Amino acid sequence: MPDELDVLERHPKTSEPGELMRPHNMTCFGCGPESPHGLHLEMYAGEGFSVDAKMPVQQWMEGGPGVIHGGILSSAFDDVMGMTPRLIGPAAVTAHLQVDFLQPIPVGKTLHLHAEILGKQRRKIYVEGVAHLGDPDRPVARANGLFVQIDVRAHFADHVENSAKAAEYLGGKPQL
Ligand SMILES: CCCCCCCCCC(=O)SCCNC(=O)CCNC(=O)[C@H](O)C(C)(C)COP(=O)(O)OP(=O)(O)OC[C@H]1O[C@@H](n2cnc3c(N)ncnc32)[C@H](O)[C@@H]1OP(=O)(O)O
Repeated sequence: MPDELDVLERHPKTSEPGELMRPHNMTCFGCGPESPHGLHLEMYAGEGFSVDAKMPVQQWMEGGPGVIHGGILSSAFDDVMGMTPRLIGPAAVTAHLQVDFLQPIPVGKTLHLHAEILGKQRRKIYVEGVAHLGDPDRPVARANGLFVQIDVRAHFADHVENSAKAAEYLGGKPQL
């Protein structure tokens, strides 16, 4: 992370601490309630510049016998960490994501995910994530990511017709 950082301020219209946050997109693999095969994460704004979510580790998420698949864990981090930019302004997309897998994460447990903005420079937002199974002092995974703020309409303009929600988006619904 660079030394010279911008001052962070919560966006006046962002969710209050404890409030459920709006999904990235109704069919987002991470947080979309209408995603047919998604994680269906519900994200809550935290204090400061943080977001929290809980994810029951289900059988279909298995990688090695009885434990979560690393890609599922990475996806969960990506989505929760990717929600933090909303606390300060425009949406951002993942440019870089690094995950440390510290402990096997068993099927049947509930994974607690916490993401927090470490700093921002221009459009770059540096975010860390941590996951535990109920005891915050015993993390089972950590992540670091760089998210780059975008102009949402311009960024998705060439792709929105492929969305499961294309009819709504192209009809001008103001979600994107
Ligand atoms: C409705 C909202 C939806 C939000 C969805 C969030 C879902 C959850 C998160 C995701 O899964 S997002 C999906 C996965 N990510 C992508 O598809 C992003 C694909 N990459 C891109 O579209 C572009 O590379 C990107 C927008 C990230 C950057 O391109 P730009 O042309 O806009 O910016 P530019 O390349 O000028 O980079 C801006 C700054 O970021 C820096 N940067 C960009 N990529 C980097 C990288 N990989 N590593 C380090 N730095 C990077 C770059 O050096 C520069 O730094 P400076 O401000 O210091 O000049």
